[in-house]
Amino acid sequence: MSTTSPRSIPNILSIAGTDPTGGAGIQADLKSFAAHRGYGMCVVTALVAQNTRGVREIHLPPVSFLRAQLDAVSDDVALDAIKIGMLGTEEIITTVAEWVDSLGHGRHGDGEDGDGGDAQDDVDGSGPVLVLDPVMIATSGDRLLDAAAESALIAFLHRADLITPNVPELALLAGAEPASDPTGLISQSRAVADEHQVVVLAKGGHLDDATAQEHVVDTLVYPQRAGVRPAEEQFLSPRIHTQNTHGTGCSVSAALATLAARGHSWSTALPVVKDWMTSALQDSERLDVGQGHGPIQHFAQLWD
Ligand SMILES: Nc1ncnc2c1ncn2[C@@H]1O[C@H](COP(=O)(O)OP(=O)(O)OP(=O)(O)O)[C@@H](O)[C@H]1O
Ligand SMILES: Cc1ncc(CO)c(N)n1
Repeated sequence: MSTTSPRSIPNILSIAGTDPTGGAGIQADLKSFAAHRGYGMCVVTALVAQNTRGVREIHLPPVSFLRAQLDAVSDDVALDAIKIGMLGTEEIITTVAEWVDSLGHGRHGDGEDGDGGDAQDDVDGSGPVLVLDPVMIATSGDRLLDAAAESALIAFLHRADLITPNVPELALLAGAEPASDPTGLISQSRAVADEHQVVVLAKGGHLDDATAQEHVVDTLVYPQRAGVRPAEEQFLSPRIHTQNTHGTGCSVSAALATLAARGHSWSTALPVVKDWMTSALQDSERLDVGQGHGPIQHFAQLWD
């Protein structure tokens, strides 16, 4: 495992939509970066009128202004990691893709050196680490990506080092029905990982199989490459029985981006992030925010 940045506090950029109630999107990402000791920055793709009960309206600023925001950051700040969340439209996806390509990003953590070792041991790459949370559907069930954008998002996947779909998002990416258990999640992840040559973290928060009342299973699936052993790793944590799950996905991908920028591999970062998520979900009961799916308490481990 190598450190990707000489900076003791890495610079992490979120490219995502907003949540004015602070639980998801950019607001969640910034809290998650800070909770994991990163310096957080953000570029807004979409202004979303939403709360803990659902999405009401979405306003998309012109893509020329999105590109201006992206350039303003990258012209001035050396980036260690980028976390991409809600993109919204095909035009937005193309704009972000062109900007990412202009950075000369080389991928991390997928075994590109072809040394025949475990894929998860390799984290070297060039440019910032890129984590893509393929946000398509909110916890409330509302769609956050228009249908025309789905194929553009699929074409974007190969640029990422890690993608973090939930159960319905993985099904959309794999062109299948939503998986009902961890085995189904692994086989859909394997298809997506191999086709797009990207590491997949399949999040099991939405599963409802026999063990799902007790545990949440998240699985890392590494792409099959010449000379590199394909690998899958499962990570269990206790299921916390709470309504306050708004923004868990955003927060996890932001946390992983920060830890990767601090030199973690995906397999060393994920247990740290899952322990943190367990305490953030447990401590969410101390918050009193909204009447629907409330936010997690990002700073549970700091505010004991
Ligand atoms: N009730 C829970 N108890 C423990 N961990 C959970 C729970 N719900 C979600 N998680 C964890 O949070 C992360 C996000 O999982 P989930 O599958 O819910 O993603 P998501 O649907 O993208 O989230 P969201 O759309 O709410 O932001 C995963 O790492 C998962 O293990
Ligand atoms: C802006 C935004 N991104 C992601 C999600 C998914 O939780 C959400 N509700 N809102």
